[in-house]
Amino acid sequence: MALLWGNIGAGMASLMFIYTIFKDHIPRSLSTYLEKYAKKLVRFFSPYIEITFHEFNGESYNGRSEVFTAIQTYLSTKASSRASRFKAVLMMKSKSLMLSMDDYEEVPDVFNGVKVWWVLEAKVLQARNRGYNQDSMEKRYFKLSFHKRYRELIAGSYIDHVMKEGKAVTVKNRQRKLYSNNPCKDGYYWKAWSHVFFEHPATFDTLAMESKKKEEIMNDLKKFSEAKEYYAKIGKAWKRGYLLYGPPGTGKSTMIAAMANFLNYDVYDLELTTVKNNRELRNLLIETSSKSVIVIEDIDCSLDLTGQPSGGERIIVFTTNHVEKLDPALIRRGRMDKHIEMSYCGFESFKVLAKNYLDIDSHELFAEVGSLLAETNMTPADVAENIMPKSDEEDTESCLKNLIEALIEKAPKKAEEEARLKAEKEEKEKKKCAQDDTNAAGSMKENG
Ligand SMILES: Nc1ncnc2c1ncn2[C@@H]1O[C@H](COP(=O)(O)OP(=O)(O)OP(=O)(O)O)[C@@H](O)[C@H]1O
Ligand SMILES: [Mg+2]
Repeated sequence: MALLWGNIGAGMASLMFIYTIFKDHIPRSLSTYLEKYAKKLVRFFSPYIEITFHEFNGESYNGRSEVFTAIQTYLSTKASSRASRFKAVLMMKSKSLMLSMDDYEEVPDVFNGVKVWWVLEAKVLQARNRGYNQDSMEKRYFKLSFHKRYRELIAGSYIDHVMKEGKAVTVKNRQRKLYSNNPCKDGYYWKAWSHVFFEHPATFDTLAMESKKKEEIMNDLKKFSEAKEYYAKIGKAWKRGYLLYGPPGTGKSTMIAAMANFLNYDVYDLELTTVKNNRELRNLLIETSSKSVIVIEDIDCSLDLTGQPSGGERIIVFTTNHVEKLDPALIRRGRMDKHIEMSYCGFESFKVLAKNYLDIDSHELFAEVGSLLAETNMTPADVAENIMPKSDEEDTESCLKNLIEALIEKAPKKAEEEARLKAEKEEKEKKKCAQDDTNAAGSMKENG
């Protein structure tokens, strides 16, 4: 079969060669006719199939095909490693540069062991003569070639795969937004949310927290983001509520930024003090988009926060400094699926901060810092503030010494705080015992 195709190929090549030599001597109408039929002939004998995807087909509001865009994005991830000529394309929505294959550059791809080839081609169409303007127009398209044998695999799963991957890369590269509920005007209409670009550097790597706890949260988020089918199956809205609680400066807001960066979600910062009633709250939630983290900081209000935002893929994060004061109905699991305590800085968290701020993994003063942290309640925010170099003269050692000094100064306060808490607890128990005694005496009287 290969030999036969080889012979046909060689024959066709010879014909094309002869045709090229005599092309100039053949009348134009005849040459167009010959070219058309020669192409048909090649296609008839070729064991390969070609599919084209045009750039403009009127499919979207600006006429640009979404399929073409997804293919282009998908191929940009392949082209960087395989094609030798690139073209840098500025992605308008993400403001980032994307390397894309140059025109007529062939990019091979392999799917389930099957090889396919992509090439970006262009047809130049002569524009109609408009008097002063006689520009020609270029129509670009991607051409996908593969062996006939794999028609079903390619038309079925491969194209689907390209679309999915392409769209996922677009989501990853997009410029994310931080929304706040300050109404703003968009043309004639008022929009409930206004936004700025979301650019927060926090990641789980730089978050000061025990690694085991971090890992657990990351796994939880990942599982959520991949659970579309699961939520559909159980008939629940694809959302998950987190409650972050702990004293000021323990990293609740930092954690929210790390979560959004980890998932590549937008952030909606919902300021409840300006929301008048439940109806307004519902409307705000309805207008949030998918793939977002809705943040409600310092919850201590009477609004109904248990409503379900419409659609899917939303994380709702509540924060509070006083978990003990929250209405139990609000924090019931199911509404806030996961409770995360953000605590004072321990040694493991300190090591993350030392890496972030001083770029060190170890130091001879670490042992002293560790034992002082064990007996002192200092927030990661305060630890960060103390180890941050304040001038060019301050070296690593002096930064760590600043922290040690601050810890020594704070240490008695922890002892005082603990003594106060212990006294409060004892007082409560005493009162409870006294109350029990009174109740017991009362019921004896009634019975007797
Ligand atoms: N766990 C942490 N990991 C890394 N940096 C932290 C952490 N906690 C605090 N910080 C640092 O301290 C600053 C303040 O922390 P953050 O705003 O996240 O605290 P918070 O718990 O949200 O406080 P509040 O209750 O006052 O809102 C942050 O900008 C960050 O630099
Ligand atoms: Mg905060």
